[in-house]
Amino acid sequence: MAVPIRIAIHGAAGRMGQRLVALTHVDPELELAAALESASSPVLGQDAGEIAGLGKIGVEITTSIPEHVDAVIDFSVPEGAVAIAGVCAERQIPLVEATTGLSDEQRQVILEAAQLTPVVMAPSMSLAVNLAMKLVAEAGKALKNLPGGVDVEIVERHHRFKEDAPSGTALKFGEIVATEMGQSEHKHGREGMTGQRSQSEIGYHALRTGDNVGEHQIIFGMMGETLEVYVRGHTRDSYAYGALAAAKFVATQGAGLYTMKDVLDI
Ligand SMILES: NC(=O)C1=CN([C@@H]2O[C@H](COP(=O)(O)OP(=O)(O)OC[C@H]3O[C@@H](n4cnc5c(N)ncnc54)[C@H](OP(=O)(O)O)[C@@H]3O)[C@@H](O)[C@H]2O)C=CC1
Ligand SMILES: O=C(O)C1=N[C@H](C(=O)O)C[C@H](O)C1
Repeated sequence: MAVPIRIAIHGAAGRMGQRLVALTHVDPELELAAALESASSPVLGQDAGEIAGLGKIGVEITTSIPEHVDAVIDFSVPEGAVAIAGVCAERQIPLVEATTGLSDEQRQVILEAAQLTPVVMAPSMSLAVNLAMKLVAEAGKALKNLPGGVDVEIVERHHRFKEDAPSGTALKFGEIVATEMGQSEHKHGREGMTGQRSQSEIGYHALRTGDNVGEHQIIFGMMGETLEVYVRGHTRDSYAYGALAAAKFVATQGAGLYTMKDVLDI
């Protein structure tokens, strides 16, 4: 049997981190080499499996990446993403970067790391979301010059604990639409006497309710009809499986920036 790929998970005690610990543990192609959290984490020293609801697996939550690791997966916070990208760049460890809400400066740090080590970066690791991105690009291309005009609005729904808005995925959908159709204005919500809607804008609406793991609705409103692309996560495993596929992919690449298109070959 082939030697398993050794994975370190950064943000291992979080909502995504726990699912990654669980799915890595049962994947014969993978080995959980490290479960990482920040130095101020209250769960340092605890067993990562116990936190993920698996029982003891013999991997303690720690702060540093051990010697032999084939890929790091980061689902943490923007500051954590920047810190782990620096370590991966310095030690030339392949990185899967999934954290959203990064500022332009923080994103730049990840891009610089990709000059030294392979990095897969994507706001959504889900197969369905990445396929929806292709469909949205196609729709934008086809509708670009429609005589009656097209209004594009993006609605996203997530759990009440989410800290960034709109979601990284919604922003990516907006970027794809703007690239195809040329809208220059990104408008976040509407209130008051806004005046008539301009077609040079893309509207974003971020809903936060309960334990929703993520839904995105991209609406192309026309005169006489509406096209909607709707993608809905049922469980966080839709992202976790994508992240593990990305880790297997990135572990064998040379330095550079990759996306889920590369991983999923779509
Ligand atoms: N690309 C994708 O497919 C997806 C991306 N995401 C993104 O992943 C990120 C994490 O999401 P989620 O798991 O729900 O969030 P959680 O808050 O549940 O998990 C984040 C984890 O990171 C830890 N953490 C906080 N600060 C640091 C740090 N400086 N260094 C290392 N670890 C740290 C947190 O610890 P503590 O609680 O002690 O602060 C927590 O355990 C978000 O940005 C989210 O948008 C989520 C799902 C899919
Ligand atoms: O925080 C989340 O949960 C999610 N975040 C990502 C985003 O901001 O796009 C991806 C997914 O929608 C879940």
